[in-house]
Amino acid sequence: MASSNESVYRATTTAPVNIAVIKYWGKRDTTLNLPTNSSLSVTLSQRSLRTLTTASCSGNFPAEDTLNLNGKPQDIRSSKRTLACISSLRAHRKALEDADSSLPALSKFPLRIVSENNFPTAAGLASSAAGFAALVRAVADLYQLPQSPKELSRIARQGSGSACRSLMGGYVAWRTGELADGSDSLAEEVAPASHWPEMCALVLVVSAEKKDVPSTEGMQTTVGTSALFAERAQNVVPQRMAAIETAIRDRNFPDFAEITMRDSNTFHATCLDSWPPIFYMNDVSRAAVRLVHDINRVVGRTVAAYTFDAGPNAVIYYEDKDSELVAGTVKAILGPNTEGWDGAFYDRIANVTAPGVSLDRIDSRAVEVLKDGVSRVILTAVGEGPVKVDTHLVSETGEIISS
Ligand SMILES: Nc1ncnc2c1ncn2[C@@H]1O[C@H](COP(=O)(O)OP(=O)(O)OP(=O)(O)O)[C@@H](O)[C@H]1O
Ligand SMILES: C[C@@](O)(CCOP(=O)(O)OP(=O)(O)O)CC(=O)O
Repeated sequence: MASSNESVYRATTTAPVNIAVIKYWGKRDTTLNLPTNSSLSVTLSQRSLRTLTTASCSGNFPAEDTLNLNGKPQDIRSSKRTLACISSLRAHRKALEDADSSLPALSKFPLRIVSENNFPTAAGLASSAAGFAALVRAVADLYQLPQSPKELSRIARQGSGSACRSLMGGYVAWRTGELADGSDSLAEEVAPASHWPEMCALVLVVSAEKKDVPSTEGMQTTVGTSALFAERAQNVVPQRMAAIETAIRDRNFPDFAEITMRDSNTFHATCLDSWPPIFYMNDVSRAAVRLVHDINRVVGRTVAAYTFDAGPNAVIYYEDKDSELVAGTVKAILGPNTEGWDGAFYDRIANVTAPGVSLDRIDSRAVEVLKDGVSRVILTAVGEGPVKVDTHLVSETGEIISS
């Protein structure tokens, strides 16, 4: 039998992306990565978008920790965020080993972490959220840490703020917290996916290119230069957090939708109010905004909500019962051959053959701009948090394998 030094220890997890409906934008402490306002997101199903990460360690591995992402070795030493996550996790493992000398000394072994995203990295599809959540979950599993997802969110937050919300499924809040050391700045589940499983999301992929202004840099420009920003953080967001939690509790889609759209608009207003101004939305994004307002107007109730992160891609939330009105109309505009309609959630729109809303009731310029500008759609829905799996990306003897 291999000694504990020679053995390769492994744990593998998948983790989801999340798309905020109340946006995190601005840090009150850049070192600890503490936000200026609370935020709330919907975790999206891993049947569509997911990160798969294996954390492994062995006394036989060469001395340094390594991270391989999508088949390429990453320069881990220059990534303060990755180092911060790893060192917190290792400290927790060391505490376990100090308390129980029969445990193998995994905290002393170099880590070999291998990860794959099944969607473009750094293209506004929240890869950093799924990526850091998967990294933290996989290493915590490898180290058999007893900490809850809420406690682990403190660590994932240091990788990327939005990552702390990807450690849980369903509807997740990240509370800004009050303490200077950030120990109360944690994510928590507001409601599980099963509470409101009818929530669907349609992502309109406008650009899969790397974005112009990374979130971290963009939010600091906003904090430093926008007069609107303080109003948003201090007055607007606290009220919206309370209101959207009530809407989620009551499964009140019209309220959920209006708050979501208004918060996306306020966030992008603070970007425009930054100096120099930051533009994440483009003409295609604005056409998606027009489309959603037109659908809601023609239907006579709020059936769809848009939201945009730090990039031009639109995410449209709607309830399953309104798939025909929302996804059906978008499908009629883009055509059935656009990449993505046949994905994991195809069954939800399989019977939709006609546009839910007649296209001549939609702004014709918006229809043209969307037709030309949307390259791919991702049909998805609210989903669960990280899942432990056995499809390791590192072999029993320590070699990297691709999935
Ligand atoms: N699977 C992963 N494992 C570890 N780190 C990852 C993983 N995927 C992404 N990252 C990290 O996240 C970075 C990308 O984050 P970035 O915020 O630029 O893009 P994004 O998350 O796709 O976009 P956005 O946050 O605007 O939605 C990568 O350069 C890498 O450092
Ligand atoms: C617009 C957002 O998507 C911003 C996400 O920012 P990040 O979590 O990517 O920022 P860092 O903490 O600097 O890594 C809104 C959100 O997800 O809440």
